[in-house]
Amino acid sequence: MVHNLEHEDHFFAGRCILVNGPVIVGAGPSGLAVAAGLKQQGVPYVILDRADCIASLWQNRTYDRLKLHLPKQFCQLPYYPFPETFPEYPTKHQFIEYLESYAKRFEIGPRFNESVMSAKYDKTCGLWRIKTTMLKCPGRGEIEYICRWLVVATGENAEKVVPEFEGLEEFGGNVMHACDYRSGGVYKGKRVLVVGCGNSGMEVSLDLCHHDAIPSMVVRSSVHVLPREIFGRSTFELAVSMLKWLPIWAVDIILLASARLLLGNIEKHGLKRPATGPLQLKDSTGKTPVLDIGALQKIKCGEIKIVELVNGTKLEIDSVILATGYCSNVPSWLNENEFFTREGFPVAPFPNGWKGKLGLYAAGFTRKGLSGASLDAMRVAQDIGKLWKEETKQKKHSVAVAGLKRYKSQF
Ligand SMILES: Cc1cc2nc3c(=O)[nH]c(=O)nc-3n(C[C@H](O)[C@H](O)[C@H](O)COP(=O)(O)OP(=O)(O)OC[C@H]3O[C@@H](n4cnc5c(N)ncnc54)[C@H](O)[C@@H]3O)c2cc1C
Ligand SMILES: NC(=O)C1=CN([C@@H]2O[C@H](COP(=O)(O)OP(=O)(O)OC[C@H]3O[C@@H](n4cnc5c(N)ncnc54)[C@H](OP(=O)(O)O)[C@@H]3O)[C@@H](O)[C@H]2O)C=CC1
Ligand SMILES: O=C(O)C(=O)Cc1c[nH]c2ccccc12
Repeated sequence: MVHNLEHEDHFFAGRCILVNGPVIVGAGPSGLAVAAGLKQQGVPYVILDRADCIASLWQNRTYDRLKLHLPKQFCQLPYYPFPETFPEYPTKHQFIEYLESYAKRFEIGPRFNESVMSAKYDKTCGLWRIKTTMLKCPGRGEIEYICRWLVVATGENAEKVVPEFEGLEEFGGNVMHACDYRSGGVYKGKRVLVVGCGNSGMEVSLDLCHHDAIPSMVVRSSVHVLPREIFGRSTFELAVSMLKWLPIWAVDIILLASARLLLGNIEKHGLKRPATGPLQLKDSTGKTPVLDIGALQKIKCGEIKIVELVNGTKLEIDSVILATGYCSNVPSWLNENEFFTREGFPVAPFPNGWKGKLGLYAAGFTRKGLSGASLDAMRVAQDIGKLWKEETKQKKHSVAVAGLKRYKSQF
């Protein structure tokens, strides 16, 4: 029984909420951009996040010194540009400030502390059923949302990857994932093993150097390191311009030649390059090339040591930081096996991975950073807006027809 009409856009029925529009899961940049697009079209929605704030990846799971590593024009969300005063590479605090004002500007009010535990399409009623649990009171605060459209915006970095290592249990020191690292201040004079050499591993190692710690970085396989800028222009921006004229493999050759010229032979320092070029590798596997902001110099002068872990290696270390990456969590809660892979990414490659069947959508799984997320979000919001208007008009029409019939039957 519907006994409490809390808001004109969604009806409460006990612990069950009927949403007249989509439910968006995730209030990071992707979810916020979808919400803004819907707001502009007057489409009601509910946006849920397990955290207690917007953009929790940026607010709760990144280190202090982080800056965007792509130039600002590739990182802003749709409909609302960065302030002109922002530098070329905004700091994480500036980015968060921007996202907060974005949410305010489009009046986005997420329902926080609600973790989506399951979502499935109910064929009998043709609607999605999304169950959440209130993280602050697990077990007691369970809610079910029912809606026509479901937007998955939980991101490519939803969960940390924590590998198991032999000997880690006996290790008496501190072990943490890079998402819990804030600053190297507490590691002064300590020997720190950084596992992983992606952008996180490189930047954490560099931050450790800045705080007079002694970092060693584990390289398991291979990595592309590119300068962040080539002759004063952003490498990423150059690559985007070149891709308008040249095939991706040719752009990769140019990038690698420039990297060789500016950075020298990185293999000399123990950093093997993958056989596939940096952009092709990013597209096919999602592995992001390192855009160097100074770690390479520290590797060259030995302040960051490169180590290869082979069986039997013994290392004297005080702490371990696992910069071992992230994964999607979609398979853990979405009951669906057509649109998403087992790794939790849309099956269809970019730019076709935003729309599934039966009202299912995804934003932010393009492996193209924030600019890919923005593109997805605009497409999702426009498509849902169109459908929502058609269906609401239809409903209004059928209400009108029913009214007319009632009117006629009086005579
Ligand atoms: C350290 C770091 C730096 C980066 N820098 C850049 C950069 O400079 N430029 C760039 O273009 N990209 C960058 N990226 C890529 C990054 O993916 C995007 O910046 C961006 O955060 C993606 O937004 P999103 O909304 O898709 O995902 P997220 O920001 O991860 O947001 C997803 C949200 O979903 C919520 N959520 C997850 N699971 C559930 C659930 N089951 N129930 C409810 N809520 C849930 C999370 O709490 C989170 O708030 C960076 C990534 C990292 C990790
Ligand atoms: N300034 C910025 O804007 C920053 C951006 N980022 C972005 O965040 C995203 C995540 O980056 P990041 O956290 O670096 O993750 P990545 O997935 O890019 O890198 C993970 C690293 O950990 C290694 N690894 C994983 N498992 C193991 C294991 N069991 N043993 C040894 N090594 C292992 C990987 O090696 P292998 O290659 O062999 O699998 C790889 O070197 C990226 O998109 C990145 O660009 C991150 C930091 C800063
Ligand atoms: O920083 C990230 O994680 C990104 O995904 C940004 C990004 C998208 N495409 C790229 C290609 C080369 C370097 C960074 C990126």
